[in-house]
Amino acid sequence: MQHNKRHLALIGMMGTGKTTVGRAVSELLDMTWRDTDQELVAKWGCSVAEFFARYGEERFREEETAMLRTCLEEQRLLLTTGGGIILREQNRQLLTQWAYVVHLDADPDEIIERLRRSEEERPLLRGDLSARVHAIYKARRDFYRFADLRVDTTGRAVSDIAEEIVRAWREHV
Ligand SMILES: Nc1ncnc2c1ncn2[C@@H]1O[C@H](COP(=O)(O)OP(=O)(O)O)[C@@H](O)[C@H]1O
Ligand SMILES: O=C(O)C1=C[C@@H](OP(=O)(O)O)[C@@H](O)[C@H](O)C1
Ligand SMILES: [Mg+2]
Repeated sequence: MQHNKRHLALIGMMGTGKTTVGRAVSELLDMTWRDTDQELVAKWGCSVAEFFARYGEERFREEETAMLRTCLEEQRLLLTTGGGIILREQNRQLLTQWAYVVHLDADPDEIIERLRRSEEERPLLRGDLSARVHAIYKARRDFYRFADLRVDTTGRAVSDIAEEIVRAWREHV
């Protein structure tokens, strides 16, 4: 085990499959799984979209950082995150220090197709979905680079992606 990196964390743009792949990885590994968005929804009793509408993005980012800290204090987790968690340097440092970080990536056009079918409401994608995804992808691309491993999920099955992550994690620990 490489010093402090006891958690396995998935980061990546909205629609790259962090939550979906996280569920599959959790079935393959004997690890507790938490998703920062799902933890926040359970804490607030309302959806991410409702929280954004009521309190705005800045409050959401405060809550997200606090939830990240709470999760990282636990013994060992598989942690899936919201796509914007990497915007704060503090979060990037926390993840670097405490987790083996896997960046899920995908071609923006495939991300758009996946998100068109997704039932989850994503407040930052209101309006022209294609234009929003392309703009956010470009603006954030460099923030994901600190990851220990990048996995391109384009055209790949969830089970295949999950197996690659499990193999890499087993080499890490
Ligand atoms: N590898 C994949 N191939 C096809 N569809 C996928 C894949 N990964 C995720 N999806 C679909 O894309 C949508 C977004 O996935 P989700 O796990 O919510 O992404 P994220 O948590 O990164 O935003 C969901 O409808 C999910 O079923
Ligand atoms: O990229 C972002 O800023 C966000 C991504 C969402 O999570 P997913 O990446 O799981 O869709 C959710 O945290 C919120 O809508 C904001
Ligand atoms: Mg998610």
